[in-house]
Amino acid sequence: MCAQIIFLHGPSSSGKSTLARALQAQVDRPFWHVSIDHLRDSGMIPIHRFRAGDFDWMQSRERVFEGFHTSLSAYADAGNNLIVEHILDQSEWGGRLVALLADHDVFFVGMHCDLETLNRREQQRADRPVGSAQRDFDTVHDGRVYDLELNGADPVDTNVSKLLHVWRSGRRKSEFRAAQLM
Ligand SMILES: Nc1ncnc2c1ncn2[C@@H]1O[C@H](COP(=O)(O)OP(=O)(O)OP(=O)(O)O)[C@@H](O)[C@H]1O
Repeated sequence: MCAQIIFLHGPSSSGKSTLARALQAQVDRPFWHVSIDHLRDSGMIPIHRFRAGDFDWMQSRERVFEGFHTSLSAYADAGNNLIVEHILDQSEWGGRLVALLADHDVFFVGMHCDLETLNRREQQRADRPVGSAQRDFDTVHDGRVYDLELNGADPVDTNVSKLLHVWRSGRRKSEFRAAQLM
């Protein structure tokens, strides 16, 4: 069954979670909001033990993310619509997700945001390692091909309207669509 997937991609603090929550509240059908943050913050992943040094995060990281990526296709294969917010930290993760989600209608959204705003938000929220936004800002959009690009500094309602308008048009041109046509 073909599911609808709205994939928000951009640096830490660009506003992905905020937009995902607003979208989920306004869109006209049920969508799950899925993020690795939910696994981490719910305690599903024993992040405190990794942080305490009991376990080696670098040894586990790849299988944690491979599990997360394959879970997305399992949810979608069962017919669930997803709003995914994610940062493609490793270049190979993009290709992996393109393959895993090939049977679904993926709408890939690039979230941009100026560095000053990102840094200010990161400082205010104080729940991300300092420098996360700067690190992502430098590389996160390299080589990516999106269906839509948004400015995460714009009001969230403006971005919800823009996103839903283009998503509903059915126009797809991102790397997810290009791979399906090959
Ligand atoms: N459009 C907006 N206008 C004003 N503030 C915003 C907007 N979007 C997000 N914020 C604020 O910026 C901070 C980071 O937002 P959010 O958690 O949505 O970012 P994120 O991209 O999901 O970050 P991460 O990848 O680190 O989880 C929050 O404090 C949020 O309230």
